[in-house]
Amino acid sequence: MSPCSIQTLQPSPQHQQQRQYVVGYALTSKKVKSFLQPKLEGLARNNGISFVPIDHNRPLSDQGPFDVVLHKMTGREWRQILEEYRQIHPKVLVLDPPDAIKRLQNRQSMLQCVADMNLSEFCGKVGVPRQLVIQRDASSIPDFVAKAGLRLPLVAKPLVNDGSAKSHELSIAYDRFSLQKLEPPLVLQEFVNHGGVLFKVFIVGEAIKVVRRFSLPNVTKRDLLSNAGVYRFPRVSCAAASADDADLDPSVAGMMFYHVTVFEGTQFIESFLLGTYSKDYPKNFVKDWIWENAWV
Ligand SMILES: Nc1ncnc2c1ncn2[C@@H]1O[C@H](COP(=O)(O)OP(=O)(O)OP(=O)(O)O)[C@@H](O)[C@H]1O
Ligand SMILES: O=P(O)(O)O[C@H]1[C@H](O)[C@H](O)[C@H](OP(=O)(O)O)[C@@H](OP(=O)(O)O)[C@@H]1O
Repeated sequence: MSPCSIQTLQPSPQHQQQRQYVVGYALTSKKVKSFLQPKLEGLARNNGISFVPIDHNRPLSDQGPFDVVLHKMTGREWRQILEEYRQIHPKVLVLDPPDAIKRLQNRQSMLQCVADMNLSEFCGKVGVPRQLVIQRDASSIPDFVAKAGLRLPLVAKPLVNDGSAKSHELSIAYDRFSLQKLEPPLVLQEFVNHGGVLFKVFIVGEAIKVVRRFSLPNVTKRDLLSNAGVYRFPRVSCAAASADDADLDPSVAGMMFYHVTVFEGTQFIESFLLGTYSKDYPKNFVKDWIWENAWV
């Protein structure tokens, strides 16, 4: 670590007059590790913002005072603690209040807002993969899939999307009968070939960040004929799978628009469709949109 580590940096004079904000956070240790990087804490400190861990062994109201509560916790008890805290401290900004994100923690309801969008096909179309929710009884999955007319292969995803490791345990199924091995409740989505590249869009207010990531490769008819069974696959499109600087075949370089964590989705979608969105990626990548996590 260089002698002038980020911790020794003093806020510059103009910052010293700055209003100080305190963010109380309730995150899993994994999330703290991935999110609260020293660089972020240093940048925040230089802008008058400090992050303070919330102690789950003490009443939340005895802690702080906080200007913002940042959390990524679930569970009835925590929801109740947070709701009671919000009643007592209405001026504290609680990010992701439980009721506001409930529909995002279900892989069916999170897509409903996109499926319901009636956006004109301007320079692309917006859609979601054809999918089927299986609440229980794995033995009847093959019949349900046949009746729904879903095309193989299928991507199987836990219905609950609460940020737990289990909620990211995805599988790909090459034949219907192997589907009986799956563990409901789950969503079965038709696999959409997209050239092995997808875009993730992160939006908070006016701030938009588009990143390109490697994804699952296309599944050919030959793959389908030569594969059978259900296979768990790892997390393929996380930060380490960046394709931003990859030299991609032009036919692939923007084929599919996929995973959107959008806090103000409709404006974002319309700006893309209307061609008014001025960002790095060529408009033509707005060719075949599949929305999985459009967080509106
Ligand atoms: N219907 C689909 N067709 C093709 N590929 C898909 C489909 N659904 C998911 N994938 C692939 O699986 C990856 C993970 O899917 P998804 O984003 O739904 O799960 P997740 O657990 O929320 O992912 P993340 O690890 O990015 O949070 C996607 O990045 C994509 O590569
Ligand atoms: O592409 P990245 O790695 O940023 O994907 C994120 C994803 O957008 C979500 O933020 C995940 O958070 P959860 O929904 O809480 O799981 C991140 O998962 P994490 O377990 O790595 O925090 C993904 O990395």
